[in-house]
Amino acid sequence: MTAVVITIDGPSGSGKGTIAGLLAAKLGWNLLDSGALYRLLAFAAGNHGIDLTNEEALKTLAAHLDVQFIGKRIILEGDEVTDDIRNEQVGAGASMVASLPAVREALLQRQRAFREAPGLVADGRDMGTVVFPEAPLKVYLTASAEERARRRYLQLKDKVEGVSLPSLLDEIRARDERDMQRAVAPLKPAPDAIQLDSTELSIEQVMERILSEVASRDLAG
Ligand SMILES: Nc1ncnc2c1ncn2[C@@H]1O[C@H](COP(=O)(O)OP(=O)(O)OP(=O)(O)O)[C@@H](O)[C@H]1O
Ligand SMILES: Nc1ccn([C@H]2C[C@H](O)[C@@H](COP(=O)(O)O)O2)c(=O)n1
Repeated sequence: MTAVVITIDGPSGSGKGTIAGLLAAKLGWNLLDSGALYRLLAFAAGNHGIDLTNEEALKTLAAHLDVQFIGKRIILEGDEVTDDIRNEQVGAGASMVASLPAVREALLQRQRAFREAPGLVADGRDMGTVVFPEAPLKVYLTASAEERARRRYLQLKDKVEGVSLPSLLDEIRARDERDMQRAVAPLKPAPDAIQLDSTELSIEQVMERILSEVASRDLAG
């Protein structure tokens, strides 16, 4: 029997990663942070001097990406990069490489391989529309761009020097535009997704809503 998948898609800063991590821990399931793969590819491209528009070279790099996920640690080509891939610059690079069809194709099987018993919580942009279209519970998590920028600002202000709310808002809007307008696997809700706007909800309230959907579908086993 194949493992059950719950997908959580949505724009940057909507809380996907936080909620997916909490949900996977609560259910005792595996976790796929698909954005990390695109971030790793953009980061590795920088290390290898590959231009972020060079689709052929990026496709080859994606197919051979030497990456290990060890708990919360991410090792790329032997070096720990867990924190290095989390800044907005790498996020913007990830969004650029993610617009290339050959890159998406090269990463597809790698993402599907995360589907293992007892279950998988997968977060990203196209988890419910392309990677796991048969998932029995799909969540599309949003929040206003202003709220997402505010959350990101709170997350970064003590860690990154010179971080500014207006520039974070600009970056979030630019990334939304690129992720939603690209030709291949654009960010959009799957037709059967549950849409949740978390602008006015706490993390606990979002979790409560999703857990009630899990219970009503009897997915937790
Ligand atoms: N409902 C919420 N209320 C308040 N803060 C939240 C909520 N959800 C998430 N956050 C906070 O917002 C920040 C961004 O959340 P998170 O990294 O999970 O977003 P994301 O959608 O995974 O972003 P990205 O796609 O860029 O990785 C974190 O600091 C997180 O704690
Ligand atoms: N399934 C996915 C996941 C991510 N991306 C791209 C688009 C994002 O802007 C970028 C970084 O993702 P994040 O870590 O911020 O979730 O990667 C995608 O196209 N498809």
